[in-house]
Amino acid sequence: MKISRADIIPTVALPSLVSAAALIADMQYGSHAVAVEFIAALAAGKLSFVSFAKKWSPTLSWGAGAAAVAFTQAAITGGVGGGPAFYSWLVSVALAAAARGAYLHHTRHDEIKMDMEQVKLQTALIRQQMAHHQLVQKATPEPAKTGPNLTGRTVEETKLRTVVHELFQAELLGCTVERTRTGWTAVLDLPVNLDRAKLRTAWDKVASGMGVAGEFMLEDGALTNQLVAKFIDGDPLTVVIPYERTSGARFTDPILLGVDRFLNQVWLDMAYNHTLAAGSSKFGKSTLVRSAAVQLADRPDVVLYGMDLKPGAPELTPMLPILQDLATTPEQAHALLDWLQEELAERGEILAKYGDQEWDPQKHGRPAMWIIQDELAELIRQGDGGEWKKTPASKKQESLLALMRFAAMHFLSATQQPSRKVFGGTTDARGNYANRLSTRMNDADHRRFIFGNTPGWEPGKLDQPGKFLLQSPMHQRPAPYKGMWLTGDEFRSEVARIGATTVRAPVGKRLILPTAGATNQDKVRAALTKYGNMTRRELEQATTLGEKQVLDAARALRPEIERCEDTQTWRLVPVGAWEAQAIAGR
Ligand SMILES: Nc1ncnc2c1ncn2[C@@H]1O[C@H](COP(=O)(O)OP(=O)(O)OP(=O)(O)O)[C@@H](O)[C@H]1O
Repeated sequence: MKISRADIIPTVALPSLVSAAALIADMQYGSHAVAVEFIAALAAGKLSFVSFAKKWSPTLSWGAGAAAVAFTQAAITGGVGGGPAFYSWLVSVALAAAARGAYLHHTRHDEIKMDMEQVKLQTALIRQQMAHHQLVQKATPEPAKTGPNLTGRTVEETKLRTVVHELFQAELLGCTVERTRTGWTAVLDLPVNLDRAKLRTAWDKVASGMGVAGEFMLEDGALTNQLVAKFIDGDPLTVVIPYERTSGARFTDPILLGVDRFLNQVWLDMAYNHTLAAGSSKFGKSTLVRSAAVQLADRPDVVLYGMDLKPGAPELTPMLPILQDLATTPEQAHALLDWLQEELAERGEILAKYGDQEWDPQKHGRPAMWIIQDELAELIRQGDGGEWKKTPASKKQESLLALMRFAAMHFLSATQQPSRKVFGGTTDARGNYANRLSTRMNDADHRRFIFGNTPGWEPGKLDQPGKFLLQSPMHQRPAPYKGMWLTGDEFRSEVARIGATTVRAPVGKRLILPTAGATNQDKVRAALTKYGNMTRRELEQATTLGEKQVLDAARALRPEIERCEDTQTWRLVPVGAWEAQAIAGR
């Protein structure tokens, strides 16, 4: 605490003034003045005491205290006269100085307290500002890096970014990598200095730069600057794909063939298109045809016919329970082709009546139809020469192929030798068969006949049974697929299951193929064998015999056949499956 001039003047001057005033007042008023000074001193002292006790303002308290001292001194000065007045002045100076000092100290303490409060406030403010700064820093993203952004979220992304940067000095704008069951797929967003064509052309370099073992498939992305790279790790098609029963309810539902290299299912739309299955022996062609046939037979609006001219019809005989009829000789094959021609003409008339373009079994009343042909080359070899030279089977087949589709009548033809000769001299199969699939097949002419000259279609490269290539309106890429593996047991049990409920087409709307050198009895027996039980009228229609001929043949066949008077039908005896084979709706 420093003593300033401002402190000295009042401390010394005030007692001096008070002493002088007290002496003058005493000279003038004597003991009255002293009494007044004394009372004033008591009052000021009292006020000072109260204000200190009640913590009134320090100025008032100290001021009243000072007044009490001043009046006391005046009272003493006036009361004791000139001599001792000096001592009383001295005492009051000392008291004033002490009071002043105490006041200053007190005031000074308050100042310090205020200073400390201020410092505290300032510290709090600074802390708040620091917290605010930290928050702002956290919320603000890091400033963009200068250099290329090559660090991806996955190893593949980082590699792709790095290789693309090394090869093209370009930085991918985006690179989303997703795992698939057989590898991964990356969607690349290309920058302006790298277009899709450039990247496609140099993809081999990208692939070798990535150092991964497997195959890439490149596709255009949804945006013009996007390229999709699908990586297939190893060969996913080495696995066996078990047969899976499908639940198609209409002939237009696609059938399941197998899987692609991403193990996604591959479906084929067979309605209103013919299908050709080619392939060398022992590479799974028959398995594909069988699995297609059982799926088609399982639909209520489909009927199947068969044509297998190999000796003993080894491929299609096991399918008999799900076939309406099976042609195994050239005569039967011609009869079937002729009947198809008639059926086609009838369907054409029905469609014309309705004014419709395409056959719909639900609307037009007859089922969709597939004629399953095994080894087409045999049909041509046996059905084109001799007595059929003028009306060769290949010509009939060709004309039906061109016209039948709209009537929901389809061929599913299998061959080991797809060639011009087999198809009546046409240069390739593509005009006749919209769906073409092939298992392994080495012959270059055969390959061209099936898939044309477009590069990439190489059935010779298919290295395992069951793998196949497929070209159809929906399948335009030469990607290998793997067919479902339908074992012999599974095939037999599917045929038995479906065969037990296969509804035969109404007699007259289905064919009874001629039996070679047949007598009337043979014809009646063949009709009853194929169709279970029949009325006399139906037997006439089915065998193209007259009423008397049918009755004579039936009588001669007794007891091999018998008549059921309730239903007025004939049947073979004994026939365990008589009821099962009963023609629905009759
Ligand atoms: N989808 C498949 N998955 C695994 N193996 C299959 C598959 N299809 C066929 N195979 C194997 O190939 C063998 C031959 O199959 P399939 O009989 O279907 O061939 P193919 O080409 O029709 O022969 P062929 O013309 O002599 O009848 C089968 O016994 C089986 O071992």
